Amino acid sequence: MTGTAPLLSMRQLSWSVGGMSIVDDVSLDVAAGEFVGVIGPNGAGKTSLFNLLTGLYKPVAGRIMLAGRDITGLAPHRRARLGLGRSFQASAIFASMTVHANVQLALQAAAGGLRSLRRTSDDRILHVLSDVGLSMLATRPAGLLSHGDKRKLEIAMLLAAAPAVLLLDEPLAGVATADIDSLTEVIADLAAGDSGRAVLMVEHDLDVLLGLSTRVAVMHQGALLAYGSTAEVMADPAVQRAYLGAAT
Ligand SMILES: Nc1ncnc2c1ncn2[C@@H]1O[C@H](COP(=O)(O)OP(=O)(O)OP(=O)(O)O)[C@@H](O)[C@H]1O
Repeated sequence: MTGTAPLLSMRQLSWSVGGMSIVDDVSLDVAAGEFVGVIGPNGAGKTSLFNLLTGLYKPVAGRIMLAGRDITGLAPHRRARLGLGRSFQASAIFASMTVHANVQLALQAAAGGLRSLRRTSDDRILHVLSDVGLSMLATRPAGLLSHGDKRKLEIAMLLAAAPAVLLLDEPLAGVATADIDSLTEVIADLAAGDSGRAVLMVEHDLDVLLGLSTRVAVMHQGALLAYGSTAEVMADPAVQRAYLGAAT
């Protein structure tokens, strides 16, 4: 990394439950424009790390900084307002409403509720729909979309809040093979160009994830085993032993 301060920074982040250490002393810096793949065997602590970042879990030790600000003690909605976005669950989509209306709702929620209703910009909705390739489906009820297109809609809803950091937890899970490529293209663009965004993504499909990532973080038994370029990480004997040799 250059002299620029990291967009997202974790320092000695730890979380345990019932005396069992789940996330163990993780320190990690992510710069704007980076796409970080987070990998590790089942139960390595990847989702727990995301839960710490979004504020669903409270760390037992350590700090989280977003754009230089300490967000460790902030509630999830305050982190979201400051630019930390996590992919919506499928249940956040209103099936009977159109694609356009779903993004409009997300935009209103991000802008602070109904009082902002009239100020909601249609341009912004069209823009995020175009970003995820759903412009042609704007008037379709969301419930009629394919699984892959629902994932794109979730991403559009996330983009409505103009996040600086995006956390994606297995966005390709359950998506039909035929839809994987176009969804992957949408995801690849999220940290690209001058977006100034950073993306962290957990994904079990290693081929896809390594193809997208500028750096890879490997977790094992709650700890950060390695963090570096795909080539560095994959050549690391400890990673090969702990992860690639393990059944996932
Ligand atoms: N709220 C919780 N209460 C108790 N145990 C938990 C909780 N959250 C996570 N764990 C445990 O922490 C460990 C790590 O889980 P986590 O879901 O973070 O792993 P993961 O790397 O995301 O795994 P996977 O790849 O299977 O999704 C698991 O043993 C899990 O059972």
